[in-house]
Amino acid sequence: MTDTDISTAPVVRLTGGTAALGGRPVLRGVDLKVGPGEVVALLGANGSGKSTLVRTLVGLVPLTGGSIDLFGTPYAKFKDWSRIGYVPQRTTAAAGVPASVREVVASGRLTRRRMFGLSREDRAAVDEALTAVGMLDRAGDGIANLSGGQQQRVLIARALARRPDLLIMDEPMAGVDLANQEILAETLRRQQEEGRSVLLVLHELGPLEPLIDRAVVLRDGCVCHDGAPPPATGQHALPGHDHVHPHADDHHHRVTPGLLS
Ligand SMILES: Nc1ncnc2c1ncn2[C@@H]1O[C@H](COP(=O)(O)OP(=O)(O)OP(=O)(O)O)[C@@H](O)[C@H]1O
Repeated sequence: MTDTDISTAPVVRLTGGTAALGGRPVLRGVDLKVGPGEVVALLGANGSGKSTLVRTLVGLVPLTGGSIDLFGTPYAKFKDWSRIGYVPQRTTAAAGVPASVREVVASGRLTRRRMFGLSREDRAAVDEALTAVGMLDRAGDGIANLSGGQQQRVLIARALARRPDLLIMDEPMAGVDLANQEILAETLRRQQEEGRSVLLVLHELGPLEPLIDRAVVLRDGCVCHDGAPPPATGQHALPGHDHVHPHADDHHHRVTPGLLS
C-alpha cells in the first residue's frame, strides 16, 4: 500500500501543521494521520489545541504552515465535503436556533448542488440518524427546548445523516449521561464496522476506550504521544506506574504516567 494510491491513502494527513489564534501560536508543528477505517482519539489537557486542530481540518481555522491532505487530495483541491461529518464542541452550536430536531438533522444532508427538497434517501438517512442517537420520537420538537445532552445527540445525528466516510467529533460525550454515552458508543461501533474513519476529541476515553485504535495526545500545541491509548489517569497515573499498554502490540510505545495531566 502506498499513500499516493487515492483509495488507500490516509483520510486525513496533516503534516507540520501550525496555527495561531489571537496572534498566539496554538499548533506548533503537528503531524496527524487517520487511516481508512481507523478510529483515532485526540487527547490532551484544556487549551492544548485539540479543538483548533480539528477546526483546521474542516476549514474553520486557517493553517499558518504545514499541509493537509483529505482522502489523498491536497486541501486546496478537495471538494468532496459530503464525505466528512463534523460535530462541533457543543457550546459553539445549537443554542437559540429556531429549528426543529428534524430540520437540524436534515441540514446535514444539504449539498450545494441541491439546496431544496429532500429525496426519499435523504429522509431515510435522517430517520436512521435520529434512531441511532435515540431521538426519533423528538423529531418535531424545537432544538432550543432540548437539554444540552439531547442537543449534542442531535448534532451527532446531523453529522451521521451524511453517512460520512470520515466523522470528526469534538468532545461528543461532554454533557451526555452514561446511558446515552453507551448509545453513542454503539453508534460509533457501527461506523467502525462499516469501515468508516472517526477522529474524536476526547477528555477521557470512557466507554469509547474499546473502540479506539490509536490515540494522539497534544501538549501545548505539539504531539507528545501517538500510539496505543494511554491508560486512564487515576491509579495508573501514580508515580512509578509507567507501563506499556496491553493494546500496544504493534507500537510498544512507553506511556508516560499522567500523560493527560
Ligand atoms: N478565539 C480565540 N482567540 C484567541 N485564543 C484562542 C481562541 N480560541 C482558543 N484560543 C486559545 O487557543 C488555545 C487552544 O485552544 P483549543 O480550544 O484548541 O484547546 P483544547 O485543547 O480544545 O481545549 P479544551 O479541552 O478546553 O476544549 C488555548 O490556549 C485557548 O485559550
